[in-house]
Amino acid sequence: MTKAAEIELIEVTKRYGPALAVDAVSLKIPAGTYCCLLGPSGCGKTTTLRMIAGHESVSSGDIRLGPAVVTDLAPAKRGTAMMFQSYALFPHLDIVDNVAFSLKMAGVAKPARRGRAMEMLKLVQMDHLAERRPAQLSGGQQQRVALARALITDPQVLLLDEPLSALDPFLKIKVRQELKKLQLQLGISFIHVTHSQEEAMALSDLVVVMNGGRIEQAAAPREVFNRPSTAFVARFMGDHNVLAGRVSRVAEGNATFEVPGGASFTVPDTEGLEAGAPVEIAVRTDRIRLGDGAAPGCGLTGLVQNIEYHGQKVQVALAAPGVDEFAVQVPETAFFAAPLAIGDAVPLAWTAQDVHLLKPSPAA
Ligand SMILES: Nc1ncnc2c1ncn2[C@@H]1O[C@H](COP(=O)(O)OP(=O)(O)OP(=O)(O)O)[C@@H](O)[C@H]1O
Repeated sequence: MTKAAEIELIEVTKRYGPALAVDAVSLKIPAGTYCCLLGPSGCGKTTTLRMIAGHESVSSGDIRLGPAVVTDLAPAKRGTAMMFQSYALFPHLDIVDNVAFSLKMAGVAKPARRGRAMEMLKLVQMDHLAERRPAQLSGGQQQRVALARALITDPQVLLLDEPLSALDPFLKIKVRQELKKLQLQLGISFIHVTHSQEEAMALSDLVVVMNGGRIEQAAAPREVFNRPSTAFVARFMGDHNVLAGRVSRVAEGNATFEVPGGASFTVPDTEGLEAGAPVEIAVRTDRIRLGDGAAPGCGLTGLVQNIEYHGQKVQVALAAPGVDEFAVQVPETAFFAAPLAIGDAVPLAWTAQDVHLLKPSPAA
């Protein structure tokens, strides 16, 4: 039985010539964690995953798995296994032999390796199709085979490179649930690369948001969503308005924040703000009240630019002086009780507790 192990990246850097793909990333992933590396294209998440797998060398820094430093070990010697985005199944081998392949390479005799492969196929509910070839399987089925093939080596950590990206939206949600169930059942860590904040929030114990080769924030999904550390994280996670402005006054645990258009409101001064300092704040789009006679010091007036019906919610986009974009999510019933039209001027209100102060980005 595999023992789950903690994984640690210590100042891990990857350079391709002059380009810095991953920049001194340090991260601890406790044993038995579902971790998603999340970020836009080019942020360095695949390179980070490939360095953990040993498919990419490290320019500097170290990778530790349990007590062992694995930085310079071959992929098969690390205790990790990787499931590739394309599944990379051998078309000429049947499913059992595909799954058994790494045991064949390790010199395990045929009956033993095929027996073990059948156990793995049972684990992913694919034992009934064991005699087929990859081309005779659907995308979702091929993916389960690829999972079985990665798990046959008893890894302490399973690495998944965008495992859901080739699946249709319905299958994506089904396979996502199966991945989570499997991770809980095996008790090992899964490290899963994704572009999708929804996928990361649904699956993860630990979300690692990357930008420009650095970690912007690594925390539980609820923390990342409710307390995004930077404007980048707030925008990438979505459902937040980011406002840039400056502090005009600080008094008794509160500060006054001014946007360039002249509106000002109170923000909680949890970080020791100084008057005159440039600051960015975030306010969740569902925490804003529309059409409320805004309490002084807590709001803006916006002009409705666009209205989108999203089912349970209606998304209203507004323009306000000195504010780039501003969106409000209104529950469906509340919206249609007092509908708005494009061009309406509407007061926007929120409480100071719903204002979250952002820090400068480490990638800046
Ligand atoms: N073999 C390579 N040679 C040169 N540059 C590379 C190489 N591989 C990656 N890069 C660069 O390193 C940076 C990080 O790439 P990486 O693939 O890790 O990003 P990513 O976040 O996984 O993006 P995507 O979501 O598009 O896969 C990018 O700027 C990329 O162009």
